[in-house]
Amino acid sequence: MASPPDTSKSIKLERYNSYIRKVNSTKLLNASSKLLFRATLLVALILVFLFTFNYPPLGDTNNNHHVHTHAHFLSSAFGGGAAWEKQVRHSSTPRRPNGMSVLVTGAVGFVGTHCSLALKKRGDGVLGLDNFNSYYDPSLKRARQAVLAKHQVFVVEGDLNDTPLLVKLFDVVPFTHILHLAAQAGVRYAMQNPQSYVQSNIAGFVNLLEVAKAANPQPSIVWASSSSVYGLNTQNPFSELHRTDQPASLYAATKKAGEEIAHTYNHIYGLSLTGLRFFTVYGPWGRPDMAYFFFTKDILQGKTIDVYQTQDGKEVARDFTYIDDIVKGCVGALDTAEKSTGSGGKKRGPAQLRVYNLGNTSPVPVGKLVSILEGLLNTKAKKHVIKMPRNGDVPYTHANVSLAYTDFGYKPTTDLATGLRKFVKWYVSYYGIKPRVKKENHLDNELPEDSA
Ligand SMILES: O=C(O)[C@H]1O[C@H](OP(=O)(O)OP(=O)(O)OC[C@H]2O[C@@H](n3ccc(=O)[nH]c3=O)[C@H](O)[C@@H]2O)[C@H](O)[C@@H](O)[C@H]1O
Repeated sequence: MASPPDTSKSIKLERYNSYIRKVNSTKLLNASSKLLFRATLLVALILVFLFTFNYPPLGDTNNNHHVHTHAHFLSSAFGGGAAWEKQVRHSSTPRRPNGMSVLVTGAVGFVGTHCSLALKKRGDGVLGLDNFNSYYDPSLKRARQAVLAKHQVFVVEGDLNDTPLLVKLFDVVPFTHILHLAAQAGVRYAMQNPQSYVQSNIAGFVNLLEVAKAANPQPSIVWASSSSVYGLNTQNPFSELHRTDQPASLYAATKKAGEEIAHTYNHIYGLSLTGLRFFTVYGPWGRPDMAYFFFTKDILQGKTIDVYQTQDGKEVARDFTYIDDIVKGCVGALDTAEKSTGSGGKKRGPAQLRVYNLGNTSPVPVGKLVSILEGLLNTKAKKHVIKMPRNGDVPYTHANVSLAYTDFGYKPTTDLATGLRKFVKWYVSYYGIKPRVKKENHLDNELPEDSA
């Protein structure tokens, strides 16, 4: 027969266990209250730090220049405050009946400056946002800011990834539109600083869309995609119907990702979104990292320039598009953008989703670009013709713009020679260069080009 279980032993064991549990839970309680205390202390310290140093931004589109951007940010922008809010409101208020109130991101960028001026001049309200990063000479951005200030366009210094700042701007102003041009640009630089593309073109864009979808009213959004999304596409001229799933650079991939992200926000939240695929935009106040700009500089300084050709020895060509044509395209897209349909972060109905090519419809070989510059500068270039490095470049771009023409009358009117002449006129005036310019170019008889 089996003996009955020894309950006295098991009762003792149970008591012992419960004693141990108690001790442990007291220890745990002590440990967790210590942890809680430490965490609270840490949070308090962080808060003291933030308030003492007045609100550093959360993000910066250029990893290499945190200190630089923060310094600018601290010195001016989001102190909040009544005076700051007044400037923000004043700048964003339209001066014509039914005018728009547009938040322009990347406002002191090349396209951003020209578009901001064009909108302001016709009576729309324009507020700029820019982080003034040092991807290229920030003094050029400062000079553009001065032109904007002259025309009563206020530029807030801040980053796309700074959620509280964006929320604050939408609290102060019921923007009807966003013209989103802030981005990490440049095809070849993506191999040097890949993270900056992810931070601006993907994380920054998503952050902006998050704030826009939650805003009441939701704004309509027009934003800059890129011809580079066509990547390895071989069909010509490039149409919006062609495939764009073979990007040749990380830059292109982030712009294509932007188009897909736009689809999602349109689908879920009813945001009205229009992506514009810009084709190699050039002109006065342009970007110093682009070939036409640094070719001009190098030719004038007697330096050798690299002129690319394809692996099989053919010339590379671009559908260079003049800035004034691009501005007309941006304004046309804004004017035909339908309202977003959501409110309070909820979709109320289907909303507009569009993508357009904005190009010149006339590709020009880089060799021809150089010879036009040689003529305008009256200087022979020292050319070093080399095979295009395998760094994200594509050999050829050519836009079909019939969709933009049908929907908002987009029709480029400036050929490369005419546009470059205007660029060179601005360049020599801006940099104070005494040009060895032929009389027949009449460059020296004209007023400096100070705005669009
Ligand atoms: O349409 C776009 O979406 C993109 O346009 C622009 O890219 P790209 O068309 O590549 O312009 P850009 O660098 O000026 O090179 C021009 C030509 O010069 C050739 N090139 C370049 C450098 C050099 O040293 N030599 C040379 O021959 C080069 O092979 C090319 O054929 C914008 O920068 C980009 O931000 C994006 O907006």
